[in-house]
Amino acid sequence: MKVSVIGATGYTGVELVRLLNEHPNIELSLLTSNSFAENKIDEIYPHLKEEVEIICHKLDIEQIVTNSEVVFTALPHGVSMDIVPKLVNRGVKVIDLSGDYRYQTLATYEEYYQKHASPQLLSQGVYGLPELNRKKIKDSNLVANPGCYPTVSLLALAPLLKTGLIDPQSIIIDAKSGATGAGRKLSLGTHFCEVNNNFKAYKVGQHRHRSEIEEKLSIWSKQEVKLNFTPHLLPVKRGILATIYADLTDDIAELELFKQYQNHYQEELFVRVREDNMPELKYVAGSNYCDISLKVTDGNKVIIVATIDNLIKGSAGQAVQNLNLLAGWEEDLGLKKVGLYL
Ligand SMILES: NC(=O)C1=CN([C@@H]2O[C@H](COP(=O)(O)OP(=O)(O)OC[C@H]3O[C@@H](n4cnc5c(N)ncnc54)[C@H](OP(=O)(O)O)[C@@H]3O)[C@@H](O)[C@H]2O)C=CC1
Ligand SMILES: CC(=O)N[C@@H](CCC(=O)OP(=O)(O)O)C(=O)O
Repeated sequence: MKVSVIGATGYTGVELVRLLNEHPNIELSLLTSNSFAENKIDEIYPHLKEEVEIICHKLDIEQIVTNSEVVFTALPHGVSMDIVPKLVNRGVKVIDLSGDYRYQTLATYEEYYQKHASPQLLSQGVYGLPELNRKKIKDSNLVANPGCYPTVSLLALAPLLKTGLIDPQSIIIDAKSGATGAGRKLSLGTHFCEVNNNFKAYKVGQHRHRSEIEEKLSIWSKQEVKLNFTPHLLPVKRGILATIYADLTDDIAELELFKQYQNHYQEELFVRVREDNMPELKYVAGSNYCDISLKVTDGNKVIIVATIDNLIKGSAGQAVQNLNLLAGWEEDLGLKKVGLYL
């Protein structure tokens, strides 16, 4: 299958290039770049030398449509919404990594992001969290890959929320991300001297991912959910660890809760429920796994700890998992990777 990557020079874009290059059913067709047009991808990212030597071009919709069955748009939000309709309307399937098509409610998107340029496509966008939305993804022509914080938070909460075992209004998500989460573009906040040997909360109480998580939890629990969500920036490159607090609706033994998670995820290839260890970034970095563990305190409070690699399960890996679903292939094709412990 011929696939193209728009925005191949960003961190998620280059991770897609790496994963797709190793995917047995994929031919990498076109790569696009805004600032590095006419450079070979291995000149921009020298680790790709002798592996991928494709020239990056300025975006040409006609060329992309002619040469691709599926297109990944790894673009900033606000940019995707101008480009995606031009592909979808021409019959090309799109997996969009931005926030532009993740919401069901336009007003929420516009409150947290900006005015939407193609709101008519929101209803076509299928939320690309395979573990919770597999059937719809298979039949869609526009997959909205979830945000990195929402991926880890929703996977961690689904088994308890969907069974009514936690009070949806009691949720507190305390999440920490590595700096690649902010992308490759330069900014003072992710400058080495600002991030290294430091640790900080940011966008406290107002991060846009709070609204994405709230929307999905509200749909599942059939009530308007409001939660506390605080992201933090860690002085590491990859990985997100979320520590989530919630009130149980009854006194439930820890073992029972583990059973709930194991039942919920027993068929899942990329979710590991860990009774052995609390999740650590080291266990998932470089892999498409989400690791989850928990602890019950005082009989009626639960603390859930979950991790992902933001560039794999949090973006590019999940996007490839969605491609496998769209194409009707095994879901872990090209993704069977043990992480990088060191
Ligand atoms: N980083 C992460 O962990 C995650 C990111 N995401 C989302 O994925 C998307 C990509 O993120 P990320 O890879 O980190 O971002 P980067 O900033 O690293 O890369 C952005 C890419 O988009 C291209 N681009 C930027 N502006 C334009 C434009 N106006 N027209 C065409 N191309 C443009 C850039 O091209 P060039 O540099 O060549 O100019 C680059 O290839 C974003 O929406 C992000 O929110 C989602 C989950 C996790
Ligand atoms: C560390 C860091 O800056 N992380 C990013 C999240 C990246 C991501 O997943 O966001 P979207 O796909 O929704 O853009 C942030 O907080 O904005």
